[in-house]
Amino acid sequence: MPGQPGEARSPGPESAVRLRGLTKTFGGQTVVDALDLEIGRGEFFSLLGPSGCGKTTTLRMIAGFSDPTAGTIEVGGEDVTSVPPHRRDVNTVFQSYALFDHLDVRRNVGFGLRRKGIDRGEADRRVAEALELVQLADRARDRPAQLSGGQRQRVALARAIVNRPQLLLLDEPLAALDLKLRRAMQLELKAIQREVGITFLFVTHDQDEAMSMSDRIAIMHDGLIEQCGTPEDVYENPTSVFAAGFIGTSNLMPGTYRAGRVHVCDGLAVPVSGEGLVDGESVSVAVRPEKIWLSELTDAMVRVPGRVAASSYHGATTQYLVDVAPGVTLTVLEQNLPRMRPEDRWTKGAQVELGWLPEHGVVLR
Ligand SMILES: Nc1ncnc2c1ncn2[C@@H]1O[C@H](COP(=O)(O)OP(=O)(O)OP(=O)(O)O)[C@@H](O)[C@H]1O
Repeated sequence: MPGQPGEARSPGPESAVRLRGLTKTFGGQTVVDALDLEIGRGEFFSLLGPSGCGKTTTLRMIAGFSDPTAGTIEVGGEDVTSVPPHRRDVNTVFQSYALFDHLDVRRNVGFGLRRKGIDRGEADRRVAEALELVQLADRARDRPAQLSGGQRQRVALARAIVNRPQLLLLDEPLAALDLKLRRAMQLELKAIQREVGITFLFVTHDQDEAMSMSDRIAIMHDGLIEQCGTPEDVYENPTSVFAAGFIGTSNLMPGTYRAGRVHVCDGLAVPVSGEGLVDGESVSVAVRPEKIWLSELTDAMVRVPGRVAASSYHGATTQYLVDVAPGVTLTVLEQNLPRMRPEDRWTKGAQVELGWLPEHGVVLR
């Protein structure tokens, strides 16, 4: 289904970014396909999608580094489609820090301010404030080479926010950091964004990253927005098979809808809410692994018998693969609760009954 921007939260007339029919083709290949998108002021918005789906190309057009083939770009209500990059009220943070090695941290951060003709005292004050914000006030006299990867990226961030642009574009800025530092930086980045109130448009292929930081996420696929909404919305209510599979893990059971059930195969017909469906339609039922219960089932649940094909212990959780029909295996994720003993876990070959609440079986066309 094409994007439904603004569905989860309408940015209104005061939008920070408005894209209309934004299109880019390279040698006849359309990599960004008539994108319509509105981002509200102060939003932390992520474009999430696999490599090659057109995220960076979209960002480059908004920054002004690449001309759209068609469509318009507004920033803060102003049409900037033909405005050169340095005249747009937009800054970009890249994956590579792009710092000047021969300048110290303070000068790297203040570089753009001096070029804009801001007087020395005011520039020094703003640089100090930006460095305070990214917690690098004590490293102001260091050269980039003396800093860690995470610290360098914080310098790049300070440089990008020091002149308080309306919009900050971030293209996989944490990709070069190791996992632990990356998680820490995600929290910091979100806190900084809240504090400065600048609209962030963040590009990533990492769903955890997008989920943990964003007010809204647009899932991109082949140059199109598949779905747009809050993290909770896109996770709980995916509207396409691609979206369901790209964010988190989803069990997909393809089948044919008939009389309130999706017939997956002989012996497996899953009751669903049939709203808007017609008999004979090909659909898939998607159920998240953590929404499936293996014990304490209730009458309100959809119940399916199965046989455990594999079980793996992950510390906080145990993951089971359960065969429910020939060729249909569901993944189930169970919390290892304090009261559970090792012998309570199911082992390979066990006959089980799976259950989930009807509303957790999402029907996808
Ligand atoms: N200058 C260019 N000339 C030709 N093709 C290009 C150019 N820039 C990008 N492309 C193509 O456009 C498509 C989208 O690329 P883009 O970099 O926007 O994707 P992406 O979603 O940001 O992926 P990644 O996460 O790998 O950066 C790719 O198929 C890419 O090869």
